[in-house]
Amino acid sequence: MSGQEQEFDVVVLGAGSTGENVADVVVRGGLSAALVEAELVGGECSYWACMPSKALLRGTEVLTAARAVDGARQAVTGEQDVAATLARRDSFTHGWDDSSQAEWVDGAGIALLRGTGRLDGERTVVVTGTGGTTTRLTARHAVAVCTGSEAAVPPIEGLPGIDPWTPRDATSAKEAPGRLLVVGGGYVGCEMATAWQALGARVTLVQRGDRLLEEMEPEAGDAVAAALRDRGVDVRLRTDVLAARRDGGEVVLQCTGGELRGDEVLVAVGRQARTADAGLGTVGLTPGEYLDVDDSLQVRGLPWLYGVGDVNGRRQLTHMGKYQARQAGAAIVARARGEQVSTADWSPTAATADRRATPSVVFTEPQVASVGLTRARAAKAGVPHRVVVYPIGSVAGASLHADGYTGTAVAVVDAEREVLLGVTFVGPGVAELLHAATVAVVGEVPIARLWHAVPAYPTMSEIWLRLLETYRG
Ligand SMILES: Cc1cc2nc3c(=O)[nH]c(=O)nc-3n(C[C@H](O)[C@H](O)[C@H](O)COP(=O)(O)OP(=O)(O)OC[C@H]3O[C@@H](n4cnc5c(N)ncnc54)[C@H](O)[C@@H]3O)c2cc1C
Ligand SMILES: NC(=O)c1ccc[n+]([C@@H]2O[C@H](COP(=O)([O-])OP(=O)(O)OC[C@H]3O[C@@H](n4cnc5c(N)ncnc54)[C@H](O)[C@@H]3O)[C@@H](O)[C@H]2O)c1
Repeated sequence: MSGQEQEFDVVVLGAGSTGENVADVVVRGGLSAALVEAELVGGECSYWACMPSKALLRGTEVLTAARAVDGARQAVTGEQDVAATLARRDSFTHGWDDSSQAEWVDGAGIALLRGTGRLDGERTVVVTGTGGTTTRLTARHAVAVCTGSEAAVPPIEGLPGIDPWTPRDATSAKEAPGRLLVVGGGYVGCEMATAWQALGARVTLVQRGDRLLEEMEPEAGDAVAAALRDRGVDVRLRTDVLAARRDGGEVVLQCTGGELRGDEVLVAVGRQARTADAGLGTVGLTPGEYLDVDDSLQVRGLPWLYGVGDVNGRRQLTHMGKYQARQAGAAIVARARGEQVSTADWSPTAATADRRATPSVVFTEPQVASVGLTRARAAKAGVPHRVVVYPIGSVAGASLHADGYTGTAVAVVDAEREVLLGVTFVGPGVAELLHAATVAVVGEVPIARLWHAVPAYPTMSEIWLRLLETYRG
């Protein structure tokens, strides 16, 4: 046991994509920073989430795209190589070795401390390293908690006892299970059902609600459910899992509507804050809860403490955690210099896009790319709005992209201000259409001006013109 003490301007707890960026921004702003990590530098996104899941999906996407173009289709004579797909996935996780990311941290002038960090009163973090060594860190200006989230465990009788797959298992598995049961029809459930069905598993997807991807426009969940069924996935909507057990080598889910049997079960029903063991109790907060923060990511009532990324529950996406890191980092630097920090919408120290313009892509086949408000959210917020829907397949660029292209664009327009509140694209290859929509929503570009943003012919972006024409009527 050693009892080292060190002082930094800023202490960042958790070196996921969010924590790395908070530390980088404050160091670039002239402050010193310590970054504390209990597992792998890079966090969920690099090793168990975005990167491995998208690597698993990419080969299937390429094959689907080739098979959708006559002339190319004839060249696709074999099946997807599962071993090569898994090996490519492993190359993206560097075999779950974080040395290259640790090198980046070092090169960025950030002090990396390996171990579990826990708050221990105001501006203090105690790091317990392997072997029980402890280091007490004091932060002159701020502590940023960036400890992320972990899979939520639903209260299903018998579930903990059957050792279900978490999203971590689904993204790092070394082989396809014969039969995979997936509980939860959100981002993870839909993406992993797509991936593992393509890699040889027979997948059953169980969703409690009426639709998959229920927070999105209904066109999204309906299209993804239809495509999954086409690929052989057994999609069960309005189905509750009542109990789980193992029967020999099989997992058995007792559901409304009958029993399901499989070789593995993936539970993907959302996330919970990773704050149970971060010392929250020592500063008057409740362990296990999300951190309640303002738009500068400052924890309400504790001006020296910030909660950034998944841990605040605002938006659980890598790019939004990194955006929050930029805004929070700027706020920390400004406050350290004694400057006033604005949390007004769109200021350099406010994470306004969390509320107004969050982009996301679900990498299923078809893809779902969305930003801003859905029609349901606009209605809930009481914003007078008009909804414009257009089939993407009618656009020349889409018909060239894939034979028989099927997709839908949905735009939600503020009926009084005539600016876009939100846009959703559903269809193959729509991910790259999204940033134009994000710029239009964030910039609050008037519809009258959007007419001057002329899409090149023949690209899928011509969908913009069709949406404008439909809006004009
Ligand atoms: C299967 C899956 C796929 C996803 N795909 C996408 C995608 O394609 N695109 C996208 O934008 N988002 C995706 N996400 C969401 C994305 O992974 C998260 O939003 C992102 O990883 C959050 O980053 P973070 O840094 O806030 O948290 P994390 O990545 O969870 O990092 C937190 C870090 O803190 C460390 N830590 C925790 N407690 C302590 C402690 N007490 N002391 C020291 N260290 C600690 C952890 O070990 C971890 O490294 C996906 C999520 C899942 C589950
Ligand atoms: N491509 C991406 O950007 C991407 C990919 C994966 C995950 N993520 C992030 O990770 C988060 C977590 O993903 P997730 O899929 O775990 O959560 P989610 O919130 O997206 O979806 C969970 C789904 O599970 C359903 N559900 C809840 N309890 C259930 C039960 N007992 N039985 C059956 N269904 C049940 C819910 O109705 C919901 O549809 C996402 O919200 C997203 O922020 C992003």
